Amino acid sequence: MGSTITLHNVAKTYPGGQPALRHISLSVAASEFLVLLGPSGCGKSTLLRMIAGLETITEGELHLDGTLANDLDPSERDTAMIFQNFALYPNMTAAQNIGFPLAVHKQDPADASRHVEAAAHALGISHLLDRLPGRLSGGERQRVAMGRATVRQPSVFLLDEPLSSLDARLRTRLRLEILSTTRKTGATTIYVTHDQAEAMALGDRVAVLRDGILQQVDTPRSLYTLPANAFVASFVGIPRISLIHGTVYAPIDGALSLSLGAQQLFLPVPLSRDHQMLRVMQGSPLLIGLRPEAVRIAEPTQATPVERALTAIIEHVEFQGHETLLHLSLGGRPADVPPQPLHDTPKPTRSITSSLVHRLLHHTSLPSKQRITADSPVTLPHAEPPSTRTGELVIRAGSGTNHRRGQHLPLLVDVRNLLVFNHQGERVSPDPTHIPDL
Ligand SMILES: Nc1ncnc2c1ncn2[C@@H]1O[C@H](COP(=O)(O)OP(=O)(O)OP(=O)(O)O)[C@@H](O)[C@H]1O
Repeated sequence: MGSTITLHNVAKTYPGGQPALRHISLSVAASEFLVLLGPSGCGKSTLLRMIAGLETITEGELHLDGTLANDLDPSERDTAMIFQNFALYPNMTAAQNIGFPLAVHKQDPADASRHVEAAAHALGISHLLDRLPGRLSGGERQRVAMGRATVRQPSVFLLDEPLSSLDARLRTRLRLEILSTTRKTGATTIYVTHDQAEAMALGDRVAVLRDGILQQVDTPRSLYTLPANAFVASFVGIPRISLIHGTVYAPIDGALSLSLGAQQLFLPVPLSRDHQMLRVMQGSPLLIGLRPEAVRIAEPTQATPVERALTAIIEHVEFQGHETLLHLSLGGRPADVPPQPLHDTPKPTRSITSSLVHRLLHHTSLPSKQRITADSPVTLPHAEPPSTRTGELVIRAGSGTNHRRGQHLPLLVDVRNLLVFNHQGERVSPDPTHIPDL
């Protein structure tokens, strides 16, 4: 059975450096498979090495099975770590490498050799036991490293990008082997990767890190459908979510709409609870997130009650074999993921009175003849200038389709699948991560 791992407000600053990790609080259940996901340099390996005891903890507490472990020696933690380069001893055979942890713990040689053979058998490398690492392929070396990690049946497996040096096909196969090996032993596993597809395929839950700050810990499905912020939304999912600058228009006597620059999406009435929440974002700059599956190519006459029509121009056609990706221009502005707001910095808040004044000003600032209604095209105040970048929306088309650059396309957007973020990148719809001001 695996150990529980709990981090309370853990931070790490290397001597003379910037903080590598800030205020990490995280609980990993016994036997859970947790993936740490994030771009290079975000602190994944540092966190893993602190759990293994290979790096000191600057601040906060680490508990293994409920026991404070900050100052425990690595050998007292019952963890096994697998590194990116496998770190095998080059002068030892595969059998000696696998048996090394048993030799260190002075296990009886006959017992040790039985355990080595059992581990090798489980990993399908019994025929390689006499070979030196230099005469093994990358995949075989990875299996020897797994054998060395599993032979003592540790309570915790810590894997630091164990497959990143292998080719794509081998990676896909070995990640399933890793999953089945860790499941069989029941060990709690923390697996570091910067590959979102690997994270989604493996993790019971995935913890996303950015610049040393934990963004979200959730199941792969929740990360995809309810990302806490624009960074998580754009890190998870292929092709990447399209983020477009937008604004809410909520005239008192008209339909609520989202402007995407030159075009608008009127939200269906009666408004859903999530769309009602958008009313308070009136006038604020927003990022509208569209995943490819929220959009289909079809004429406005085919729209269901939850779909709204847009028109697009094809900027680029990307043939992928099983599908084609279309890069489209809607006449809006593509948005970048906003920079990391530091949670140490207090968030500026608006008082209720100033929020009311702000909203009233915005409601009354539209001259009545410019008020937006569902059926009349309008000129929007402060419309964003059109983008000069290549297409702000990426959607999928079947592999057999024959689309060309410059072609006009009718689109239907399922407005239930819109993801809306505020200018700091926090999700405001659906299900806001914070209740908006007011
Ligand atoms: N020994 C060290 N001394 C000083 N700074 C370090 C040390 N190790 C890592 N860092 C810094 O800490 C930060 C986090 O590094 P870390 O290796 O944990 O990131 P990572 O997410 O694992 O990156 P990668 O995916 O590239 O391995 C980086 O800014 C890195 O430069």
